[in-house]
Amino acid sequence: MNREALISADERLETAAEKAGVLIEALPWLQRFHGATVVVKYGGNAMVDDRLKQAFADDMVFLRLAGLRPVVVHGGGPQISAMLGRLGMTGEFKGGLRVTTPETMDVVRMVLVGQVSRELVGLINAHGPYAVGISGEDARLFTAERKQATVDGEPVDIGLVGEVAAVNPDAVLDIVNAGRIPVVSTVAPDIDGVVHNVNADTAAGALAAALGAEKLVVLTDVEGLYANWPDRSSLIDRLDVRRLEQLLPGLASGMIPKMEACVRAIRGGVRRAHVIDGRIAHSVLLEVFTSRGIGTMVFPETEQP
Ligand SMILES: Nc1ncnc2c1ncn2[C@@H]1O[C@H](COP(=O)(O)OP(=O)(O)O)[C@@H](O)[C@H]1O
Ligand SMILES: CC(=O)N[C@@H](CCC(=O)OP(=O)(O)O)C(=O)O
Repeated sequence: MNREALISADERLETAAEKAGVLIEALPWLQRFHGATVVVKYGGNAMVDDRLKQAFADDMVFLRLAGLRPVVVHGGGPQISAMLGRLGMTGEFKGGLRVTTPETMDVVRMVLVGQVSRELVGLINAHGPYAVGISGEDARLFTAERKQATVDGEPVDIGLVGEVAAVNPDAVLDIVNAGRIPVVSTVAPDIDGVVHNVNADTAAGALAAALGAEKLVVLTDVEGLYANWPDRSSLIDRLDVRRLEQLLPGLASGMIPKMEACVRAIRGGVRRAHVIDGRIAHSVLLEVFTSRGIGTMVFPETEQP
């Protein structure tokens, strides 16, 4: 064999060894998470292009076929803002939450249930009959309670915005137990049937706790939680829930509901909550199936991972 043929044979072996290495690294995680419920929150800011959205959908099917039980909770803040703009309506956020008038609520519901959910369901179902869309209004999944925002320590009225007062996860479990992937939109009626806009992070945290999930994974458009935002050298790799609670009052904008959701999930019995960069294709697989993981991991204060 000439020298070039030998080099390319060596290179082929190296590439094959690398690929096998990646697969075998997943083995302990496949074993550990077999049958585990993983709630994945897909934020609107991480739905930036079609390639990323398809990669996300592929990951959900991969999780399901690898023996996990994925539950998707989707956001859509930028998509709602775009539609409000197209309709000539303005939007405003206070304390990381959208000020929601009854007119805004119509648009929120239309975009989340009628647009974002439909698109994700379609992308997942390109692989087979897996995804089923469901909203907080279906089978009493969520009951909302009107929520106020906190701005400079003061409570502020922000309209039809809901906190999750109760979760009835039965309908989600029906879908999961049938081997399918629920795709949850976060609009929810209050006890009188008035529909509220629930932040998707908030809903994901509450649902993860109600399902007794193994993990909550929140995809966003930054690498994770920064101790001194926007100082990019201050990324927090891991922290326990008590330290996170101490950091909460100092957090800004969209990170508030995200980290509150992680606290709620961990306090509610979820083993791990992760905030990861949804701009990286297949970031969920990297988080679940590699030893290093990515992003910021929150764990119970009683444990050292
Ligand atoms: N401490 C922090 N660490 C990371 N991001 C932060 C922090 N404080 C505020 N942010 C902001 O929060 C944003 C993520 O929240 P949000 O825009 O609501 O995203 P999503 O649509 O994924 O829910 C980041 O893009 C960043 O601008
Ligand atoms: C009350 C509130 O703020 N609701 C959010 C619901 C969508 C959401 O949470 O979307 P992201 O995850 O993409 O931010 C909103 O109206 O934008």
